[in-house]
Amino acid sequence: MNSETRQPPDSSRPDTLAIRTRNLYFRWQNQARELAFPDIQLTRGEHLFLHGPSGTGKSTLLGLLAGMHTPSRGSLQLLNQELTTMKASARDRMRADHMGVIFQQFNLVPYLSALANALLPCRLSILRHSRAIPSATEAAQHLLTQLAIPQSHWHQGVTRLSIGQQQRVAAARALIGAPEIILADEPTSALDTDNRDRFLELLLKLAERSNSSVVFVSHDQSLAGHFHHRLALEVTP
Ligand SMILES: Nc1ncnc2c1ncn2[C@@H]1O[C@H](COP(=O)(O)OP(=O)(O)OP(=O)(O)O)[C@@H](O)[C@H]1O
Repeated sequence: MNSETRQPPDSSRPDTLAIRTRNLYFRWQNQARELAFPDIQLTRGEHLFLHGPSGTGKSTLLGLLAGMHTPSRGSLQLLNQELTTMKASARDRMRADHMGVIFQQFNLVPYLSALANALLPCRLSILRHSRAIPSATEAAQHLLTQLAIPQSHWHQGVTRLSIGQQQRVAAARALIGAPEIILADEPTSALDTDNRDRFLELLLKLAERSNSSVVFVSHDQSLAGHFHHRLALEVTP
């Protein structure tokens, strides 16, 4: 079976692993050093806290999990499907259908409103659209409400929102349509302690409602207690 004819993952099965990696390595172009990653095994609904010194490859690992880079060696399964043998187009589809991603800089579309940003995954994925109930717009509005974005801001250009609000819009975009996997790369680094804790609790609470697994990168180890598992990346010799 080639990557274009794969069956969609049946993530409703109780034994579904959200993420399973084995002996994963990656080398950036023109870099002598190959990054080596510890194995990860995460059952659906479990959350992982990923930390380690700067330059150890945390963002690179999230990029691999998101299917944005191809490992040089090793196995990477998401929802029991091997990503390393998929074509780029199939990995893109996997990401659109099954993953929510929150970057450090949020990567919101600056000329779209908060609501339109939150709705984007439903425009890119029929599956996410079908899972956003009762409708995509109502699901987006519900998430924005839960994430404390005032209704008066929903139709405003997203750049007019505060950093904390933009970050919560990015969370709404990641959560809409109940993706099985949420990848978050230091999304709390721009926040003060109170807002950081509130944001994390909300993100995990909303993720739990859809039985999503969260992989969360942060330097702030005081957050680790919120997660089922923690993993430290170390400097590769
Ligand atoms: N686009 C790139 N091209 C070449 N090398 C890269 C690229 N991105 C990252 N690297 C290299 O890969 C290594 C790991 O970088 P990465 O950003 O994944 O680390 P990190 O642990 O997320 O760091 P930080 O905590 O500072 O964000 C570093 O040595 C870095 O220089």
